[in-house]
Amino acid sequence: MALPLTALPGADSVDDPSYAELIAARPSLSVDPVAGLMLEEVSLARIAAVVGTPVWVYSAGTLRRRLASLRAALEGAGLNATIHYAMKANDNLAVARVLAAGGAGADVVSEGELRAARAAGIPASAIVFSGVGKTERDLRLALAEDIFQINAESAEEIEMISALASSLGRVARVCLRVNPDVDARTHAKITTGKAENKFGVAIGDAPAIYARMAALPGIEPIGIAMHIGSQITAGMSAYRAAYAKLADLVRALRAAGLPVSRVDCGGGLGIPYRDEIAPLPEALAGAIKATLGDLGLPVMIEPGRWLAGPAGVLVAQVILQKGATRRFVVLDAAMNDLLRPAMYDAWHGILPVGAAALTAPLSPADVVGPVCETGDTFARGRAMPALPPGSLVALLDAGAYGATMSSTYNARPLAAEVLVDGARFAVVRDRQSYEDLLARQRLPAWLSP
Ligand SMILES: Cc1ncc(COP(=O)(O)O)c(C=O)c1O
Ligand SMILES: N[C@@H](CCCC[NH3+])C(=O)O
Repeated sequence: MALPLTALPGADSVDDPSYAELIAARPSLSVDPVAGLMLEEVSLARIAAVVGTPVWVYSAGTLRRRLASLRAALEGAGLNATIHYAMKANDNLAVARVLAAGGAGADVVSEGELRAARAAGIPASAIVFSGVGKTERDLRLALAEDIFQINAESAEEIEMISALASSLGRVARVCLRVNPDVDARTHAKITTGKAENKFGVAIGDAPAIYARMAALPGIEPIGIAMHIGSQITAGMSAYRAAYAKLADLVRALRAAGLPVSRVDCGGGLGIPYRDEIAPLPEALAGAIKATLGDLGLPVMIEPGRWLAGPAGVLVAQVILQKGATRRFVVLDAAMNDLLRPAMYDAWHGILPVGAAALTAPLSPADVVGPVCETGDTFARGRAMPALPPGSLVALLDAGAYGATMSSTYNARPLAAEVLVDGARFAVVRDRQSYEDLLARQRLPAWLSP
């Protein structure tokens, strides 16, 4: 029986959501009065005991539920749409497999992601290759696998694709990614659709480049792609502005007699990490329908964070608490594991895992990692209970851009990954060993001891 959330302490600091609010907003989380914080039907403390910490834990149910609700929103708006999961958010094979089994294709940006998508069972016919700098090797593999679509981002790349495809006797299906010069009002480091961002071709240049595409051998121009940024929470106006430009461009291309058979309308829906009001998939579907619906074309979307972010937590153990005047809770997870707070000043909910700690009195603490950088700080002045050494905490919404952005900085091995599915759990990536960490290094003969 789950513990009623009213048993948890109230609002934990002036602005932050309370523990009860954080849990209530995340359907895969609950509190067992004995086992503490649960993900689906599995105790996070049990996973930590079996697998060790830090450990990424993903909820298969959340992935399935979110994919289904996104699809329902698109279908509800009457759109003929396909969903291509952006592997960069989380390229774990088990995560991609759950989404593939639910009918998602993939959006990849490298040979590694293409290989991961295929290894997860995503058919080549459902894979899109995006990215501002695909290497010849990337493109060779994309052509050899005969993936569904390549999104080209420059006139120069189009010449490369044409030459390569022709030399291989293949025809590449290519969408041209245009940059609509629209401000999605997200973090400056993850906006992708402003003129000063490196992505796509200027929308004014698109008609000439598209016409060139149609004239080149080895290329079948199939449509237009657009992406305006990630973690978009500022409503639908930027999407509408961008998609209206996209629709105008498609009409102009058609008027010029050029074939356009699909549109790829990117721009990553945001998720509430703290208490942001993020637009719902229905709003996105409605914006697509309103602006692009009368073109009568199939549409594609490439969500990463919205599908995977809320499905994951990072479970860490407290190494120690220090400080008489300012309390620091030092975890065994660090910025090398979850980079988002250090890189974007991102806010992630942090919950104690133990049942007693979840209902204990709170006081402010800085929650930090052990890496030798001041930026290795997950939260400042966060209301936390007393957390003696060995206590566990869960950093929330870590399913996207968590493990994929990890490094081994400070010679810290990559953490293990676990998938929970109902009452089952399985390790889906082993923790990196210290032997692995050193395995690819060599001392030159003249330095050998
Ligand atoms: C082309 C493209 N597709 C998909 C994504 C995934 O974005 P998100 O994780 O916000 O859904 C991005 C990231 O911004 C992107 O640039
Ligand atoms: N890594 C970013 C998102 C980048 C989106 C990539 N197109 C984040 O964690 O918020």
